[in-house]
Amino acid sequence: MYLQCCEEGWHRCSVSPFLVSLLYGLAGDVNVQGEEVKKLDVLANDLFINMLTSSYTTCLLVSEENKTVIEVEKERQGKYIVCFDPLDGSSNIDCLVSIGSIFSIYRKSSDGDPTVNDALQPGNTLVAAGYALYGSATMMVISTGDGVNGFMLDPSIGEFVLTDPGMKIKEKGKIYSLNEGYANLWDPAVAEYVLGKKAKKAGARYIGSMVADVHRTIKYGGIFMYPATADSPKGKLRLLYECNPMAFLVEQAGGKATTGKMRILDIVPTDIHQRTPIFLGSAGDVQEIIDLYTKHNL
Ligand SMILES: O=P(O)(O)OC[C@H]1O[C@](O)(COP(=O)(O)O)[C@@H](O)[C@@H]1O
Ligand SMILES: [Mg+2]
Ligand SMILES: [Mg+2]
Repeated sequence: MYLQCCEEGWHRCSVSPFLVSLLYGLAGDVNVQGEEVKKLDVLANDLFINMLTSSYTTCLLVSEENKTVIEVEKERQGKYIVCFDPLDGSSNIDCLVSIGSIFSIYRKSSDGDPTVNDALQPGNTLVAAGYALYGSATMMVISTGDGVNGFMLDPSIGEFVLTDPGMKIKEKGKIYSLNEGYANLWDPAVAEYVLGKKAKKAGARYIGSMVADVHRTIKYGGIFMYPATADSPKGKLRLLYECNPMAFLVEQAGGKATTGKMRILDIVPTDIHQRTPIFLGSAGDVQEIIDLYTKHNL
């Protein structure tokens, strides 16, 4: 049963819950990361792969949901490599909290057939990156290395309209964002940093969808953190399709992105699914955590 609004007002319709069952819940698989895959993860991944392989512009794809790289068939190959998180924030799907998609684009670095090494380029060679956020509106935020632009979907015309040209992050913000449930597992630099934020009565916000937490950080300023913890020394977020694209966008908007010890975009990847701790956002806020890593000699 569902409610439908018509000229006479709301009434109940007896339709099969087919659509709802198609979009929500578990797909029944566990992905390469050992995480439960949701139906929307699978649907989004299939859409990304189909669109990218039929665009004639890509030769190699890296997806969060696929264990190995996907080589595009020869006749359809182009010169770009795309790394993507087809659906970010999967744990928020069933409770209808904002989720999104994240991608980064590299140019093929060698002649001949594409190999996994073409996907293992540091973020400082990216040609473009972006995300789509499915929130109170649908928005695409993109950079091709010359600033950041935001486009809102206008459903009445089915087009993305440039609403946020030249997005810039404030030098300092008033919000800090991380999962405080892991406080007992933080290193001393993160623990001291968060204590300092509380002492200054900074606002705490954490959505649990990186794409939404980063978008808020770009719009309002502040810092987003997913640090290492005692049981996950590399943190949780993946370099190729979460950290690099977001670091690229944040830097292009005038902010900073670091592991605490080095610039995210300078990490040379060795594995397509490798993880890294990350701190990104307002340059002044991120510099404070870098200073604490130096102080604690970490
Ligand atoms: O629940 P935690 O440990 O705070 O993790 C939240 C993080 O996990 C993620 O959901 C991981 O991304 P996926 O949903 O694509 O696996 C991020 O979006 C988010 O920042
Ligand atoms: Mg993700
Ligand atoms: Mg995902």
